[in-house]
Amino acid sequence: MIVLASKSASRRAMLEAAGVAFEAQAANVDERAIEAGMEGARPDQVALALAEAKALAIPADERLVLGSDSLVVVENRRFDKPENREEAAEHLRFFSGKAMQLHSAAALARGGEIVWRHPAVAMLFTRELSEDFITAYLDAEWPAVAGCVGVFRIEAMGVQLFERIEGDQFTVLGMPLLPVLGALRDHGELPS
Ligand SMILES: Nc1nc2c(ncn2[C@@H]2O[C@H](COP(=O)(O)OP(=O)(O)OP(=O)(O)O)[C@@H](O)[C@H]2O)c(=O)[nH]1
Repeated sequence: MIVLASKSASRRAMLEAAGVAFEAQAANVDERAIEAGMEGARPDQVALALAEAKALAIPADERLVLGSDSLVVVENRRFDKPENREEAAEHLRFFSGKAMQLHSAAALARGGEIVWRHPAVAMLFTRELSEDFITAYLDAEWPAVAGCVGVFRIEAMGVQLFERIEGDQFTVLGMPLLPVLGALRDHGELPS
C-alpha cells in the first residue's frame, strides 16, 4: 500500500476511483518558504519541487510515498489558492479572457529518496467573466473552491469559466494520474 502525502480531496478521489490502495497523510511542508527560495525558477520546476517536498515529508520506511502539487500561471503571474472570497474574486477578474497554465506535478519517494518525478501542464482558456457572473459563481462555489488553485472545480461550476481546455483531465484536477499509475506499475504497486 502506498502513502498519499496530501490533504487534497481531489487527489484522494482520483486514486480511489482508479482502484489504488493507499493511505492519505497530510504533508507538513512550508510551500511558501520553498517557493520563496525558487525566485526565477520555471513554474514546472516549482510544482515539482513542492511535489517532491511533500513526498519526502512523510517517514514511511520502505513504502512508496506520492506527493503532488498544482499551481496556476496567467500572464507570467503565479497563483496559489485564494485566501478569502475577495481574493478569489480578484483572481477571477485577472483570469478573465486570458489563457491559464495549470501545472500539476507528482513525485514518488522511498526511504527518503525521490525515485520518480513527473511535471504536467494543461491550458485552460478563460472566457470574459462579467462582474455579475463572478458574484453569482462565488455565491455558489465559495468556500468549496477555497482549496482549489485557479478558484475552480472543473467537475462542478468551474467548467463555466472556460471556452476551451487543452490537456489531460487529471492534470486539471490536480495530479497527472496516468503517469502516476505507470510509475506505480513500474514499482510493482499495481498489476501490469
Ligand atoms: N476538486 C477539484 N480540485 C482541484 C481542481 N483543480 C485543482 N484542484 C485542487 O487544488 C489544490 C491545489 O493545491 P495544492 O497546494 O497543490 O494541494 P493541497 O490541496 O494544498 O493539498 P496537498 O497535496 O496536501 O498540498 C489541490 O487539492 C487540487 O486537487 C479541480 O478542477 N477540481
